[in-house]
Amino acid sequence: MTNSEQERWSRVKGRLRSTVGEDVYTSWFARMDLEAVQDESVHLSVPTRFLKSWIQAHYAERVLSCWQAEMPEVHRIDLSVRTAMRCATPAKEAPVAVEARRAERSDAKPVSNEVRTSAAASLATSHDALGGSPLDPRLTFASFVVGRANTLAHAAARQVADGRRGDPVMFNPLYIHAGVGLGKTHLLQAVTWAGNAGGERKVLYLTAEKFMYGFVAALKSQTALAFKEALRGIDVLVIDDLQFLQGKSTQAEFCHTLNALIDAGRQVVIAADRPPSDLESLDDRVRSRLAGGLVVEMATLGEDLRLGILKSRVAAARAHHASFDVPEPVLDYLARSITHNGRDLEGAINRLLAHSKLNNQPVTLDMAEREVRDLVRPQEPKRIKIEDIQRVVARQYNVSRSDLLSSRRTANVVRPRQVAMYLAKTLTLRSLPEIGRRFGGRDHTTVLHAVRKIEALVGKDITLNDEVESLKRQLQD
Ligand SMILES: Nc1ncnc2c1ncn2[C@@H]1O[C@H](COP(=O)(O)OP(=O)(O)OP(=O)(O)O)[C@@H](O)[C@H]1O
Repeated sequence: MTNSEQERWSRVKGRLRSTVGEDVYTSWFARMDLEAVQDESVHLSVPTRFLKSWIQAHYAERVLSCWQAEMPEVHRIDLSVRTAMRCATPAKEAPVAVEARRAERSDAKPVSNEVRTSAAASLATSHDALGGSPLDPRLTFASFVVGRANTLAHAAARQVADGRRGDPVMFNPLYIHAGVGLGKTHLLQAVTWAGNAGGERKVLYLTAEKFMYGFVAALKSQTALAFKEALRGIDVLVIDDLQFLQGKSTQAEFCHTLNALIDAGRQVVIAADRPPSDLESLDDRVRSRLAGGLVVEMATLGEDLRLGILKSRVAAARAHHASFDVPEPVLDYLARSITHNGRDLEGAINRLLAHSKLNNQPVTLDMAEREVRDLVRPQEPKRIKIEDIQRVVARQYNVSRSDLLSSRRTANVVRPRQVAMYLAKTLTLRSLPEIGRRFGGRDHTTVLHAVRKIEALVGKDITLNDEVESLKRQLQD
């Protein structure tokens, strides 16, 4: 892709982001990549079939018009699924999980490349036979870089992966949540590779989308019972991208499967882009079951971690391109400037590799600055959660969070509750009904009343205005 195409793509993404809003953009478009622009067509890709059909059904026109605003000659958007391309890569790279496990044993002997390749291939085949989603051989514990943002999630995942059949299950489900591109899929696939490597347990990795398709397909072919039994016959069920689980009957089935597995002492590992309490479309029972195990957040990647990931990417690239080198100052620059997510870091190294190979030039700081310009994004405003608002408001007014959610109507509780609802409306993208639900199941008209009331009061009441401003600062810092 040329620099001008990249810049144009960044502008199109900016347009999309402002047309659909931050939340919708993050849910549906953050993982959309530009593949090519040819004549009147733009080729985009997304990682799952589900995203593809959702975007086509709901946002096709908008994506097209954002492109047309930049390139009027574009008349067609082609959307493809990237997973297939990514996973079609033969398992050429070292299946490091197998290697790492063997190395941990004291009698381990060096493992040849062919042995490693065939071991990974056979693991992948048996995983496929269980009906699992495709696994990427690169996403193992050995290539996962641990830092402050993910220490706990990594330790919990490692514990699950190293467990043996019959071991007591320590936290169930293990629920990992993080923003886009912060390593959830990497960690979940690492658990699957490592868990299956011992050969003793069956670990099944499914995207929520695959779970839905599997269930719908089983219902259609009237083999739903067999599907449920197969699911319940595994030792560890790993479900990725749970926020995409849609539909009442699939959710009910998911809930049964979850209960059956947990009650039978089988481990469940889940990843999503938000905590269980924010999975608005799931019913309360599922949410509380999800929250009942260990919920771990992976924070945004710190600079050290970003540097570690970049170094590990360069080392992986050098295994195939021995002459490829990225000088320390360039790595430092990338780690400092590409702050957003792991996918952008990977993209940056791929670009430097492509550029230096195609032009036969060493990587320099100048070149890096040019190549990754569009990945260096201005710091985005912090995403504020309703729980944070409730916590900060409760602290400021010396009431408890449950007071805010309760039906108490004494003045010392009513005003803080209204302030909290007002902040929820102004600082988050949540709708009035959603806010109402999060404040003890109140009606949206109550929220609207609170918002209007505080809006009117801050114009007249200086003390209240100062309090609200101070709360905003605390939340935004
Ligand atoms: N700690 C890490 N160590 C090594 N690589 C990482 C780490 N965190 C993220 N990455 C890399 O960043 C990229 C994106 O990570 P991944 O796909 O796991 O993100 P995700 O959280 O599942 O994102 P999404 O919400 O889009 O599904 C991958 O190439 C992954 O290998």
